[in-house]
Amino acid sequence: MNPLIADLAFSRPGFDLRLAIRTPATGITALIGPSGGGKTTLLRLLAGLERPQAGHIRHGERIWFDSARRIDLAPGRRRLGFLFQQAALFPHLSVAGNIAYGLPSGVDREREVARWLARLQLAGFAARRPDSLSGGQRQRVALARALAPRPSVLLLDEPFSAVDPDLRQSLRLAFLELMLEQPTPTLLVTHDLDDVRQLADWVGVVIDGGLRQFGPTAEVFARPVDAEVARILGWPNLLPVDHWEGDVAHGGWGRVRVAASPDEPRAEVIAIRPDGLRLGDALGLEIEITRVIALDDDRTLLGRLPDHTAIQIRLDRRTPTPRPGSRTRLGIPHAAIIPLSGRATDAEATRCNPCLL
Ligand SMILES: Nc1ncnc2c1ncn2[C@@H]1O[C@H](COP(=O)(O)OP(=O)(O)OP(=O)(O)O)[C@@H](O)[C@H]1O
Repeated sequence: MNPLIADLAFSRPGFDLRLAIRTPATGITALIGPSGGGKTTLLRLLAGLERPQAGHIRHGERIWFDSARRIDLAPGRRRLGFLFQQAALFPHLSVAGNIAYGLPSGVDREREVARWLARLQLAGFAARRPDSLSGGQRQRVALARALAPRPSVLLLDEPFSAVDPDLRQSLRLAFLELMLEQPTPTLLVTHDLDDVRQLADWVGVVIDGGLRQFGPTAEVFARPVDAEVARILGWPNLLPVDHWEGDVAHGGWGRVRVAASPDEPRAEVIAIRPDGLRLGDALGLEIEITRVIALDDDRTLLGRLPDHTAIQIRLDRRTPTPRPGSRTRLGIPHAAIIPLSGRATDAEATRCNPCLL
């Protein structure tokens, strides 16, 4: 297996993409980011469905596109598997016909289709037309159709978003099983952080036509490069910094000492992990508890700081559960803080005034 390497410049009215990416030779790479950032456009460029104005795309030794050398391989010659949001199955073909569609000649089609039907728990559906299937079944057929020709790279654009959440989970598991049996480097565009957490080995964050951050999933979640990426990754606590005094960050919410690295001493935002915070710390931030969410062993507190900034805290087993409405102080250890550049808000999203939580 080979890495997919692309360096692309593409413009359409109102949108510019300038993006270099090297997707690993194995595993699932999730592409996330705000709507309109260019994720789908990137997949379409890689697939050959849109043509970049300049750049190159290489898969191992094979050049798919090179503007300087006037190489532009047709989509069919890139050996890609696709699956887009609404599985576009061929409506006039049966389930079996759809799965067999891209199989190379010389393959025992009947056997291969039967194998895929069994794999995806679709035995008995071979003769059915797509319009007689449920959304989840259609997505399974579409997955089989994309993978049956053994593509060199798989491109998935929100493949699970059109199905109900419970079905989504079983589709994810089905997909992971397929990937174990037939490992295929995959680019997965999604807005669903559960897709990213559960499926992705790597994450690329696409914002404004550029790749803002790329890395192993755990690393990207733990160390977002700026406040916008942190927000996209679901970091709950982003506090705006009004000013710094030495290594102490000040804001309407209070002040906190930050062990900032010398190259980011004047970050505009501090992100606070919800874990490892200390309730009842006499030197901590003032906080009023607004709600306690207790699910199984997991207890999450929602609170607000003096300027009404909302804050989320996950309690460890030893800490007693405080009452909603009570006031206390919140100690924030250095390890829980990451200073970041960028804006903390979305003012609407992180403040609650009046607080309805
Ligand atoms: N067929 C098209 N014709 C013209 N403009 C388009 C077309 N498709 C997308 N765009 C524009 O190109 C930009 C990038 O869109 P793209 O669909 O790649 O973003 P995205 O990150 O995939 O968004 P989303 O998460 O909403 O799917 C946006 O400004 C969008 O409006």
